[in-house]
Amino acid sequence: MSSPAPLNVCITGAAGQISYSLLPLLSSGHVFGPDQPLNLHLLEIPPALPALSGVVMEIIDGAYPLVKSVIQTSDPKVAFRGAHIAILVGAFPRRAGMERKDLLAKNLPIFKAQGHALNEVANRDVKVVVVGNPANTNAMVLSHFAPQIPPTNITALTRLDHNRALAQVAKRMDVSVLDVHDVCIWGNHSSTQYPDVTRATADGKQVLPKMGGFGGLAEGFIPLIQKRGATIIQARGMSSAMSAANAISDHLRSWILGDSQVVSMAVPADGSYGINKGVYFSYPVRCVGGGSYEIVQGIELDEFSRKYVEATAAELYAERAEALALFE
Ligand SMILES: NC(=O)c1ccc[n+]([C@@H]2O[C@H](COP(=O)([O-])OP(=O)(O)OC[C@H]3O[C@@H](n4cnc5c(N)ncnc54)[C@H](O)[C@@H]3O)[C@@H](O)[C@H]2O)c1
Ligand SMILES: O=C(O)C[C@H](O)C(=O)O
Repeated sequence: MSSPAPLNVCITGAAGQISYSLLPLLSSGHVFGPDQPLNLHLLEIPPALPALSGVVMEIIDGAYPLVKSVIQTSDPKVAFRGAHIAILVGAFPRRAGMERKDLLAKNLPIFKAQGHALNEVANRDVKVVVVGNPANTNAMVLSHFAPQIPPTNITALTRLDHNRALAQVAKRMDVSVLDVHDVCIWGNHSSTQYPDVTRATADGKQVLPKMGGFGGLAEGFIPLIQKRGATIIQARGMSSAMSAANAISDHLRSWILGDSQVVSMAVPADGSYGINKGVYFSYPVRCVGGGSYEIVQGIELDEFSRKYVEATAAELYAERAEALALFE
């Protein structure tokens, strides 16, 4: 049987630490399957091209049968040309003393330029996951400057938060992560996100009573997940990379190949659960395969959950307003 045509997979920030953990997962077939060949399109800024050439030597030395070609470039139009999948990791990192507004100002030109390039040269059905922070608002900016790409083909990563929540529930309930269901992340990939376990089950039993009820969630579990990224930065001196790469892999595998579980993805708000259009909002989604997903409907949000969902939505509306002011 002949193998399928290669997928063109573009990764930005390809010499960075997340990419270093992600490339082996992609190259070994863990993400798109053991029969799916790939052309890797790697984008970096010019000062990082020497480091990228070392990463490319390591990909070659990995002797991955699925990797058919590797492009290394600092030109977004070369990197995005014909892309079927775009993983946008490269972003300006937050430095000491920087406010969110400063981070938005630094990242806006990057996502504007990449939006233009995607719009011009990517495959019309390209599937995009934005990882670089502030991920939800970077996705909104990208979509604005890539009007030919359906906004629903652009997503932002909240699967890391979802996995963090799954792992903490499994640990507390003393079960396998495979036995935990109906966990989800609402809103922004930030410290206002709402990791929701109010309907979650472990081994078929409700987890809420065993996690201390609403009071226990508010004091323990929720802030732990909201601040996990910052806690890892404090411990490692660098942000999460291995777990972020694993989450990107999970996000893409669920999206492209389908998933029997409800997962979390930041997608364009469509009014579901009262969230205004115009922001990328993390919802529980069902990935039905073939690159399609649908926002899970019909969840009855209790008053406790509604308060958190509204707070994270308010943060995203404010980020959107700050970004729009910078468009002028
Ligand atoms: N959404 C999430 O769950 C999540 C999780 C972890 C990290 N992150 C974010 O991911 C981003 C990358 O993290 P990292 O640890 O790999 O950082 P890193 O600094 O190790 O790597 C980032 C790379 O991006 C490159 N880069 C910068 N601007 C670029 C541009 N315009 N085009 C192409 N490449 C560019 C840099 O040269 C660098 O090599 C950060 O913004 C981080 O906060 C998000
Ligand atoms: O929290 C951060 O700034 C890094 C990253 O987004 C994470 O969640 O680990």
